Amino acid sequence: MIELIKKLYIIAGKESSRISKMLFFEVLKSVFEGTGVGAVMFLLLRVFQNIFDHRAVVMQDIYVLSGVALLGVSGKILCAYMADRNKFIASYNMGAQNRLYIGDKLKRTNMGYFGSNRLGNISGGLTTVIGELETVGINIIETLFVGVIQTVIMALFIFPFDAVTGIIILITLLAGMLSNVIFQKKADEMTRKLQSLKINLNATTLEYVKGISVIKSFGKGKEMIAELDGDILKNRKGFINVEKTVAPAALIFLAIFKLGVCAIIFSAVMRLCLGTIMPYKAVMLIVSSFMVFSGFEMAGSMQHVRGVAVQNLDAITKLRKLPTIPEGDITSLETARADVKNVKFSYEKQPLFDGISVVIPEGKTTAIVGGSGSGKTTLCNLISRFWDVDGGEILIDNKNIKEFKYDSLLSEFTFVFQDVYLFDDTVKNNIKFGNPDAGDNEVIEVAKQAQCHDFIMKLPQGYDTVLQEGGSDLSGGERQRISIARAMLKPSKIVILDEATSSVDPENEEQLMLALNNLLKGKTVLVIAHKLETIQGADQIIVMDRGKIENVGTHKELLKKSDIYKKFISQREKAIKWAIEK
Ligand SMILES: Nc1ncnc2c1ncn2[C@@H]1O[C@H](COP(=O)(O)OP(=O)(O)OP(=O)(O)O)[C@@H](O)[C@H]1O
Repeated sequence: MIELIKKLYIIAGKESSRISKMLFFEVLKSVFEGTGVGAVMFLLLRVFQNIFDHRAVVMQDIYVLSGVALLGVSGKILCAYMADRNKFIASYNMGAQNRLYIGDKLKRTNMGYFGSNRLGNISGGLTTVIGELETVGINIIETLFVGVIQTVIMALFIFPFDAVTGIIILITLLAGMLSNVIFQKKADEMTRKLQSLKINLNATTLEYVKGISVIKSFGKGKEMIAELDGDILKNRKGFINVEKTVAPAALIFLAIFKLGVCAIIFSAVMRLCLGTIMPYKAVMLIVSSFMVFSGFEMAGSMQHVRGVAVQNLDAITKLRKLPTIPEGDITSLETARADVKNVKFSYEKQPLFDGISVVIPEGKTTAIVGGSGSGKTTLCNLISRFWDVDGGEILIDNKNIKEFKYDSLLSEFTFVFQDVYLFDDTVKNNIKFGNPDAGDNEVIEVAKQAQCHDFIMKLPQGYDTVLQEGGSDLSGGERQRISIARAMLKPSKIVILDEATSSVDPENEEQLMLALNNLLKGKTVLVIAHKLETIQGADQIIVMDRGKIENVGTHKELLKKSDIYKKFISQREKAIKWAIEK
């Protein structure tokens, strides 16, 4: 239990004081409960004593003890309210704060992390695990804590009343704790396995749902369902195994307390028969034996889920400790020139760049061309620090990009990717994502320039139409144009385009290119281009070949000095000719 509470404090952050208040009120609640029960016992004892001795019942005693009992009950109710209030506020605040904290860390995590950790692990952590902590986790911790405290306090109240019973209670408590220690290790091991099975199932389900169109188109439904079924069956087996381990442990735990109750009753009856205690005291001890272990028994019934709470807390702590890339404190840049200097980079053990150097001039358009897998995307990802270089350095504004605050550096980049992601929000907000401070007129202006105003106006609620997740209710070209409008609105100095116009139909493409050119004027543009017009119009072209920078120059220069470029251009021209003839 102490381990659980310690783990809870690690992730509690600002809510630590509320957790402390919750625990404090739980202790106070148990004290009030003990006082109430103790008072009732003394009250009954006096009444029985008087009746037994054929004396009149002293009313003043009854008033005082009734008052104490009332105080105990009212205090208990008040403390229960305060404990619950602090518990609920702390658990939901903690959930939200941990999601935000982990979300923020994910933003500053090296992209390599996402490669080696399935999306399901991360999303499972952020949704299921934190969700479980919010709803059941904190209740488990509270019940375990209350169970132990309540029994200990009850034992303390009974001790002065009858030392023999007090000792029986303490022995029973120790035996219960011992059985707990013996079985807990095994149960924890099982729940750890179960937790990883749950996360795996989460990941497979997510993959299945996300890739449903690909699965269908390749007729792989049966194989994927088989994998999903396999994971579901493993989960079922895992749950049954946990129950098989925990059920006997819970039974032994319960049996110990029932034996404790029997021992109290037995000792009371024995002593009554021996004449060492009065009958009314024996009655009181027998009555109290049914109450004294109730808290601990309740805690025992939670043992099977205690492991889940520990696993959840560990999973959250692990996500909180995500390695983030180190950052500096520069928050702005004057010039947007990028210098790639002798950069070395490998994907895990797969070397890609072995000392490449190139200059991306400020305010100009640089096109990157090269065969598939030559390293175009990787170069852009290194310049924007999605990944960190293994050797050499990348300077922007003559400063190593590692010296910038990561958020500030990223705010100077606008990306237009081939895979467009739109949020489950209105069209207007999707565009405003590029600049939340932009006014409606600015949104409409960029939408017009990105050639999306007309189709937006045809949507049921125009700019206020809520898009389905990922913009799945729009065509690929429409999604891409909205993403271009969004990019246009972002006030950044550097723009990275990854074949941004590939899904735009020919009739809009010319206008879109014009709009893009107008808006990108003066910015440092890095475009991974396959279209001849984009390449020919660029101020500088970088030719990449299998992880090397083969050549750099203008279209005219490269036609003279680069065979790879010449071949690339002639392939493009052939492709266009083939398309026209077709
Ligand atoms: N996340 C990754 N993990 C491991 N290897 C990767 C990763 N991303 C890219 N690679 C490898 O690095 C090499 C360069 O990839 P990159 O995406 O930079 O090439 P590219 O020129 O942009 O290709 P394309 O034109 O096909 O998009 C490829 O061999 C690719 O397999």
